[in-house]
Amino acid sequence: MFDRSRLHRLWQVRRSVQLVWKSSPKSTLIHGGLMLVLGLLPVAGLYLVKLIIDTVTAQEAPEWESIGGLLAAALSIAVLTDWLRALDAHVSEIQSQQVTDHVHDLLHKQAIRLDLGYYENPEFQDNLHRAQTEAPYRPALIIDRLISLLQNAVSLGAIALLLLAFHWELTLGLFLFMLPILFVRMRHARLQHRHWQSWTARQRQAYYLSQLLNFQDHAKEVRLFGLGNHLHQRFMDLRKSIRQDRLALSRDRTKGEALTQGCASLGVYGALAFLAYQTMVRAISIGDMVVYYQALQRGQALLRDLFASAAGLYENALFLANFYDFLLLEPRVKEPEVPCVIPQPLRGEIRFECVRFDYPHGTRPVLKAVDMTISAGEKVALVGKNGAGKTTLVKLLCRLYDPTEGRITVDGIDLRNFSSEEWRKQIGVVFQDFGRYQFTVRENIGFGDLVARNLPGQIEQAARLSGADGFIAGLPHGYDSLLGTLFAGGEELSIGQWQQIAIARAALRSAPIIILDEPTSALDPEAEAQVLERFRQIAEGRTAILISHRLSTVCMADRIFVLDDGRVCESGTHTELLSLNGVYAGMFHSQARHYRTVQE
Ligand SMILES: Nc1ncnc2c1ncn2[C@@H]1O[C@H](COP(=O)(O)OP(=O)(O)OP(=O)(O)O)[C@@H](O)[C@H]1O
Repeated sequence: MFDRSRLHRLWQVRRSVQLVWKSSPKSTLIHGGLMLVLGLLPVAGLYLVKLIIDTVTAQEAPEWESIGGLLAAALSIAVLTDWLRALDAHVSEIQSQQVTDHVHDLLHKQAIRLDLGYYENPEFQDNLHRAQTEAPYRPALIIDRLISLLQNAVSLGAIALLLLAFHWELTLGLFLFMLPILFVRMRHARLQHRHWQSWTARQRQAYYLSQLLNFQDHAKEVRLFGLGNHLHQRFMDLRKSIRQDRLALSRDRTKGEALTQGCASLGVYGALAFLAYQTMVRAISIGDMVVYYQALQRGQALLRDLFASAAGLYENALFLANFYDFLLLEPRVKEPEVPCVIPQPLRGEIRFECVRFDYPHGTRPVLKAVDMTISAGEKVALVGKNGAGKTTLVKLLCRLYDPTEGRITVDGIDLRNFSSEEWRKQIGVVFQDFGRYQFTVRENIGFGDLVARNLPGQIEQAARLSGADGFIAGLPHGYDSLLGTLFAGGEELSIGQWQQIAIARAALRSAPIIILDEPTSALDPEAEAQVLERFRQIAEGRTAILISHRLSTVCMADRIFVLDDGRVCESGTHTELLSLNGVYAGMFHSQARHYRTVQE
């Protein structure tokens, strides 16, 4: 029956060949050439052995000179084989390094292209893990298998000619005795791939547990709550279940191999018995017997290698399926065919029109119908309970997702009409979970704008705006101090100081829209007051959105939007919202009550 999936796997072999060829044409060519020569040399060696034996046994008193030349030729072939093998190992290393780098290049480019939604999906994470672990080395293996398939086929062809000329039934019989090996290996490749698919989730969990135990991020809590042994036990349980599966598979393979190899040995020794008989009845010479037997043995080894190459080819094609699937994924945030040019200067009027949003794997809408207009240059604050959807709203504005329904416009143009990359250049954001890059201070701030970072004084100016300049001056190498504890010589900062670096990063970008999501949550009151003072400065001439739970912080905004139940339920100035006596007033009074209680 026509099997589409097998055809698909053949297609993957072709893609792998193209991929390897593209990444390393020269070394692939040399590697292929060497493998072919290495495939032919053993046959030449074998033929010389036959000549030597025939010479030795044919003459009454053979002259040493008559076999000296043959011995020298056999020695040369053996030495040449060793040299070429060593050279081939080196070329193969070059090729595999080039392929690995090329695959990493493809993986990273695709990872950058895909949107955030994918990364929040466990199934995608499983596929990504499979692609990352298998793809860097499997395409080169496919080439290896293909070449050795070819090499073995050439050697085998030459030996088969020799054997077929002698006794074709014997040759066919030997082949049939070997055939089960191919079936067992193909079956094992299929089973291994199927099991591997089911291991991925457990492997990722085990890796995560290992990270919890080994990485700095959780080191405090793991010790404080005494989680070490508990997490370690969970890790060991997972490893045990994976190990048991692997061993079951290995047992299955061992049984199959034992049976099929036994069958193959039966074939070879049956053939030896036949050769011995033929020699005893003088149907063939002793030289013939030695050469045919050697040819049979070598033929058997070559056939075994040929089957191993075929099964390996099949296995690698199966394992690469995930990688090619990963490369075929299309971002869900679609780019317009002809993107609108972003108006320059962008005024920065933002409008949410009846925006509904459900996370791709969420169970309920996070935003139900958000209508909100932020005028150009306005400084607004967004408040609401935990989980009200404030950060989600910002993610939509940054086009990390597109709304499920409704639209978001800037200066009257739907965001979906812009190239998302160009659009994001118009926004400077500090998220709650901002990045803490284990690089220098200069790089940490410079990541905010890869062009502006090279202009003199820009990084220092951004640091002044965020208030980070004070502690940076106290660091041993100032702006060139390495941050974090991951690499030698790094300086660890407090969370609040990291937050100031993140604000400087956003300030460096001269974007017309600036968004600060909980920018002062980790700052001490003095630093918070300074940041807020500077917020107006940073936001000068830009549209600014500030998200905060500290209502003392948001009251300085031109307008406050209150999010509740997936909608904007109130908006106005601090005073207007207080007099409304609604959700905002309730939140404000409960915070004020808390401070009063603390004072008393
Ligand atoms: N990646 C995600 N997938 C599915 N649901 C999500 C995802 N991120 C957030 N949510 C859900 O969306 C809702 C809104 O989250 P969001 O982070 O926008 O709230 P928030 O108002 O910023 O909260 P907070 O004040 O605690 O920061 C939450 O109920 C959360 O569980």
